[in-house]
Amino acid sequence: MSETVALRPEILTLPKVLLHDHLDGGLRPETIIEIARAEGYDGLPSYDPAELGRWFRDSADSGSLERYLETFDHSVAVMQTADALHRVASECAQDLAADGVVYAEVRYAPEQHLTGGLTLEEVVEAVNAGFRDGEKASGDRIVVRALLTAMRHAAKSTEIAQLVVRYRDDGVAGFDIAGAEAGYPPTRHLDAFEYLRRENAHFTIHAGEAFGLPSIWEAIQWCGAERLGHGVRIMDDITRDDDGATSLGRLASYVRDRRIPLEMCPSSNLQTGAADSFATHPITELKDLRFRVTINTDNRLMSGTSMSREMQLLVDEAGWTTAALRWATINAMKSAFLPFEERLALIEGVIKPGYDQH
Ligand SMILES: O=c1[nH]cnc2c1ncn2[C@H]1C[C@H](O)[C@@H](CO)O1
Ligand SMILES: [Zn+2]
Repeated sequence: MSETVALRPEILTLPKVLLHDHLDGGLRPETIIEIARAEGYDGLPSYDPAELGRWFRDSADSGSLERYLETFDHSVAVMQTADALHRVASECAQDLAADGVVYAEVRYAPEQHLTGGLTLEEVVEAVNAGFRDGEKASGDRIVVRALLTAMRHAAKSTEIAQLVVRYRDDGVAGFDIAGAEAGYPPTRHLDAFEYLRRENAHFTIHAGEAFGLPSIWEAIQWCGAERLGHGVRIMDDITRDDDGATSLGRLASYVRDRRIPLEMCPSSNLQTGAADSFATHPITELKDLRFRVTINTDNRLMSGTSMSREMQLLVDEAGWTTAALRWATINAMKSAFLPFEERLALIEGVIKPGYDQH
């Protein structure tokens, strides 16, 4: 599933926008090993970088979101000090810039980084400083913003939402909930979403990945999500007649009519069982139906992937053209939680000129 793909330079150099990428799902294997050794964490399944990378990919290939999520125990374990968070965030920004990403929203759950004694604020400040460092080290070819995630099985969402508002002018663009979806509907966190709406703050919700339409419906109609993390199961509300004509149910129509962005993550979906192959992944049909589709990595370490790899596989296995990649990239930039003028500047000044060169 996580096959290695020789990336073509013409894909690597395209300007890219990434809205759905987990900080704790994108560490370099060698960094995990170095931090584990330095801090005395002896729980890693391997201390050889290539083998450890393979272990993450193979273990995440589980066919279930719950088992996929178990692999994060090891990455989160080495992200418990300010130095480690700073390093991981800086390397993240540099790796994304090297992949051609010009704007990224990278998410993580501050509540998962407290076992070394940091406060929530210290976690956010260490990650922010790391992103700034990584941007600079990349020659300012990338802009990175953080999304703060609350874990849906836990009870910290209001506290995390307050943290988003506190840091909204300082590197934090929005809020998210993640974790096991079945049994943990987004309405459990309604207080947090209502608070954010009163504060005019932005949020996305992981919905329609491991659970279907009710989760998407709650996320949009009860909670007010601006974007959907994955949302791939919106396909359950789209039917194809014998003569090939498609018809959209009320919810699918609403999502398309309102231009609600879908943060789609093809490789991740193959691993958790939400989709069967790149060739048949719903992202292509949803693109053809003109939903506001975006292309994302989710967890680069667990999927052995990158934006270039996701894009190249869509080209090679699902018939995407460069024009379609450009369309999805502009969709993503329009959907970012960045002020309008900054979005426009990146579209007109970076993305369109970048594509014009291809
Ligand atoms: O695809 C996902 N669905 C739900 N939760 C996820 C996914 N990828 C990562 N997470 C969880 C595990 C991480 O520890 C947490 C914060 O990044 O978010
Ligand atoms: Zn995710």
